[in-house]
This record gives sequence, structure tokens and C-alpha cells, in this order.
Amino acid sequence: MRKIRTYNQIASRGLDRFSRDSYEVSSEISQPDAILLRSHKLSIDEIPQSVNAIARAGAGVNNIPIDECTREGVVVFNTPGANANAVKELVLAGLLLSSRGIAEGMQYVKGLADTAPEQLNKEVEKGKKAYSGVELTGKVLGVVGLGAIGANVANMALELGMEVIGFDPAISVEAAWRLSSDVQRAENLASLLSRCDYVTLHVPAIDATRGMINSEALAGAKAGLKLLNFARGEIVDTDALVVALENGQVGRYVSDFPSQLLMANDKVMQLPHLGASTVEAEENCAVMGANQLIDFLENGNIKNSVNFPQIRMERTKGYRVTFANDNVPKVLSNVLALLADMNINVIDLLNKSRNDVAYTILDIEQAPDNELLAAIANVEHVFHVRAV
Ligand SMILES: NC(=O)C1=CN([C@@H]2O[C@H](COP(=O)(O)OP(=O)(O)OC[C@H]3O[C@@H](n4cnc5c(N)ncnc54)[C@H](O)[C@@H]3O)[C@@H](O)[C@H]2O)C=CC1
Ligand SMILES: O=C(O)CCC(=O)C(=O)O
Repeated sequence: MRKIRTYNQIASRGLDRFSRDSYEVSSEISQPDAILLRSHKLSIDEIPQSVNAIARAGAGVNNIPIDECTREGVVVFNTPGANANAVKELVLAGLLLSSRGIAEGMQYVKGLADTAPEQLNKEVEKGKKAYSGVELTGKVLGVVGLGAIGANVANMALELGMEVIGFDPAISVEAAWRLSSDVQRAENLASLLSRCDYVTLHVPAIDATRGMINSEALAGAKAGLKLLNFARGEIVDTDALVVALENGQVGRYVSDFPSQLLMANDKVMQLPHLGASTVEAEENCAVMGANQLIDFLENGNIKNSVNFPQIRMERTKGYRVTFANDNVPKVLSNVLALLADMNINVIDLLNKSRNDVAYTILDIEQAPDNELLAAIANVEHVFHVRAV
């Protein structure tokens, strides 16, 4: 019986992927084979030795200690694109909320609850001028990060009649294909900020992006910028934002990563972390995360990992062993020599690498015993071995 430890609310369509005959799935397992989670901030102490894989049902993996996982041979997955549409739709709401007095107008109407019915229409008509706004059509939107979400947002904004400028120095070929050729390319962040009425952020929280919207960036922005952050709170330097809101450089800030510092600011709209909170996105992410875990636990295949190479080998016959090692010469040949010395025949093998990590799937003719697994683990530079 394999064991999956969950954190957060995971959609049942995803959990149902684990057959009850072969898997135990619960939020209370102490020695799991794998972890399935959403935004829970996972500390290294919550990852026991038994864990071989972690799946993040979502895009951002800044809640998982990736480097430590890699060193321990723990494969970390995410679910690229599975919640992109949900975030795109909330960005649309953010664009509208920052352009029209929707939220404030609703508050105003609620405040008229005690008004006599025959007076209500008169009061509403009298007060409405305070909540008028501007249209999106014809305005310029800057999209920072043109991955699954950013590309969706950029294409949607073109449909709304906006002019769209994108910035992404590391855009993937796949993402570039998804993007409309009408999206203009900014050479750098400063150039994008200086030209846009609205800017929406869709980058991961990594060293290069933390605090990227700082006082220098905001000083170069078009005055009255409407800034949307549905990526991660730490991408915006909140102290710098407070100043920019005060001096009018930023006209509106909408985010689903609330900050205590911005609570009382009338120009700020803060939501709970709701970008991916739709039935559809939660199901897509849970199903994709569960499928990836199952294929890894049962076959050693890796798809959509953020720290290990993509690898898949068809299962035909024999017994499967996988191992991970430092990506240096001679490790594979040393393992094969060891198997030859033990008179074990290899049926098939596949080896892939990514940065400092190499990973091998090996199908052999006889069932691997503990002696064989220990011998492979002892080969210099091998740091993880598993009989699958
Ligand atoms: N509010 C919410 O509920 C959600 C928030 N997110 C956040 O949105 C982020 C993006 O999600 P996806 O689009 O699915 O990821 P993705 O990986 O498809 O796209 C991220 C893009 O950012 C680009 N990028 C990286 N560094 C950059 C930089 N310095 N400047 C400009 N571009 C840069 C990458 O090249 C990539 O194209 C996630 O990492 C997560 O933090 C994702 C889903 C839901
Ligand atoms: O699971 C969630 O609700 C959060 C989604 C998210 O932030 C992400 O996918 O990066």
C-alpha cells in the first residue's frame, strides 16, 4: 500500500485518481511515499525520509524547499497551466475593479439600506457620479511574465481592444507559440512600466523577481499606474508601493496577496489568495498532480518536475530500478559494471539529466533485493535509489 500525505483542500476528482486498493490518502500520514499539497508552506522537517516525491497542485513552488528536496532525491512536481484560466479571469476582474467604482459603488448602495423605497432611485442617481471610471479599450496593458497565465492575459486583453506590451526575458518556445503576434515586446521592465496604463505581474517568486517592483521601477512608471499583482506578494516592495500610492505614481493596486501595510489605503483592493480558487482549476490541478505522482510512484516516470529531468520509459518486462546521481561522468558506467559483476542482465535503460542532477530508469531481469539497492546507493555520486 502506497501512502500519500495531503496538505490543504485537494479536489476529490484528483484524490479519486488514487485507487483505494493500492493507496492510502490522508492528511494524517506520518511516513508517506509522497506529498500532495497546494499553498501550504512545507518545511524540510515535514518531509520524512520515506518521501520520494512532492506534487504542488498549482504553479508556484516557492512554498517548497526545492534545493533541499533535490539533494535528498525528492522529485518535486507542479501542474503547469492547470489554473491559468482561473487566474486570467480574476485579472479581468482586477482590471475592471481598478477602472470603475464597482466595489466602492456597491458599498455606497449598501449604505442606502435604510433609505425609503421611493427615495432610493433618486439617491442612487445623485451619488453615482462619484463612482464613474474609464474604459479598458484603447488603454495600454503591460504583462510581466508571459508564461501560462501571462500569455492568456495578454491575448484576452487584445480581445478587449487594449494595446498589450509584454516582458519576459526567459519566455519558453511553447509560451511564445501561445502568444498573439500582436503583443509588443518590451526590452526591459523599465521600458514597459514607462509606457503602460495598467501593469499585471505573472512571474514566479524567485531571487530575480523578489522586489522587482521597487522604488526605482515605480519612479519610472507612467503616473497613475494601475498595478495588478496576482503572482506573489513579495514581487512588489510594499514600502516603495506605499510611497508611490501616496505621491500618485500608482493610482490603484489590486492583489490577491494582502499586506497589513496596505489595509487602510483607499487606492488598494486586496482579496484573499483566490486566483486559482475555482472548481475547474482546483480539479485540473488535483488531477494533473495526482496523475504525475502515480506515474512516478508506479513507473518512475517524471513529467512536469521543477527539479528533475523529464523522462518516460515504456514498461515491458522485468523489474524496474531508478536512481538519481550528481551529473558527473562515469556514474552510469559504474552502476552498469556493478550489475555485470553481479551477473544481472539489463533489459532496457534510459538516462536523462538536468542541471546538476541525472536520473536513470533501469529495467533488469531479476527482482532487485536490498543488497543490489544498497550496492547501487554506494556507487560514488549516487544519492537516491528506488525499486519501482
Ligand atoms: N494568484 C494565484 O492564485 C496564482 C498565482 N500564480 C503565480 O503566478 C506565477 C506564474 O504562473 P504561470 O504563468 O502558470 O507560470 P509559468 O512558469 O508558465 O510562467 C512564468 C513566466 O515568468 C517568466 N519570468 C521568470 N522570471 C522573469 C523575470 N525576471 N521577468 C519577466 N518574466 C520572468 C518565465 O520566463 C515564464 O515565462 C506562479 O509562479 C505563481 O507564483 C499562479 C497560479 C495561481
Ligand atoms: O492552490 C491555490 O489556491 C493557489 C494557487 C497558486 O498560487 C499557484 O498555483 O501558484
